[in-house]
Amino acid sequence: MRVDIISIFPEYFTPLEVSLIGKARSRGILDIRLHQLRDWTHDVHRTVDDTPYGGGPGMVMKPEPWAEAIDAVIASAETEGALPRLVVPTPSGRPFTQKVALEYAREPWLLFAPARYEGIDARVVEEYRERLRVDEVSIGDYVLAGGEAAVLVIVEAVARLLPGVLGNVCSVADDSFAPGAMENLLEGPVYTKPPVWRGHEVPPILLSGHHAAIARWRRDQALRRTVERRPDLAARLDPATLDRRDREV
Ligand SMILES: Nc1cc(-c2ccc3ccn(Cc4ccc(CN5CCCCC5)cc4)c3c2)n[nH]1
Repeated sequence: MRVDIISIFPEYFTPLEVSLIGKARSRGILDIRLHQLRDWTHDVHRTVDDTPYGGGPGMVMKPEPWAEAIDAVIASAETEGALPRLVVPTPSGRPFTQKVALEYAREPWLLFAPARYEGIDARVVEEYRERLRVDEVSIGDYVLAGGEAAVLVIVEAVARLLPGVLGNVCSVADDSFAPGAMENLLEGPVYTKPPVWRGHEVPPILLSGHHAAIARWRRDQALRRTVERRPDLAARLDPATLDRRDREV
């Protein structure tokens, strides 16, 4: 997968050089390219923002530098044999969920446009919707200072789904929110050695070796946690699943 990121803070993406993603890049699974938006300005101050039409707080990012930067990146579409999916983080976007992460993990090329200030002139998205699949996505109902942190979140959530990135593939299938058995269920508690730590014992079932009973216990813990912490997800569960939890107490 090729990933291009255009930003006025390319140094924000240094974390993508370490750990799982760093390894995936060195193994050629991920090809991440960073671009400084200001390289597509033509004034001495390398200006990327201006005052908002209609008034209001803050500044808005000018359309010209973004369009020149995006055009430069997609110019290599010939060699890529396809155009990228343009992902624009914004508080007003569609929710970025595990389902969207799985969608993105199937894409050969993602182009991220993390903005700053109050966002990008809306005509940029308007312009590229004619040529690219454009997604305006939100990573949560809170307001960041810019889109860079959202890109780090999205790239990490997507990269771990790529074959060969995580050592143990089945752990992806057991993720919270992963389609199938765990969909709409939170992770339960996890434990490792020592068996007793500061007087806290590991639940004996986990040391029993009874794998079917352990699987049932884990699912019950996940159900309990989901009902307690995420009633919105619990509401989507099959009533039979919820009912089973009570019976197995
Ligand atoms: N999930 C999530 C993604 C983001 C995100 C993503 C990208 C950018 C780029 C800039 N910001 C900061 C920002 C954005 C919007 C406002 C609201 N403002 C009201 C007046 C009219 C204009 C808009 C304020 C500041 C960003 C924030 N935050 N949270």
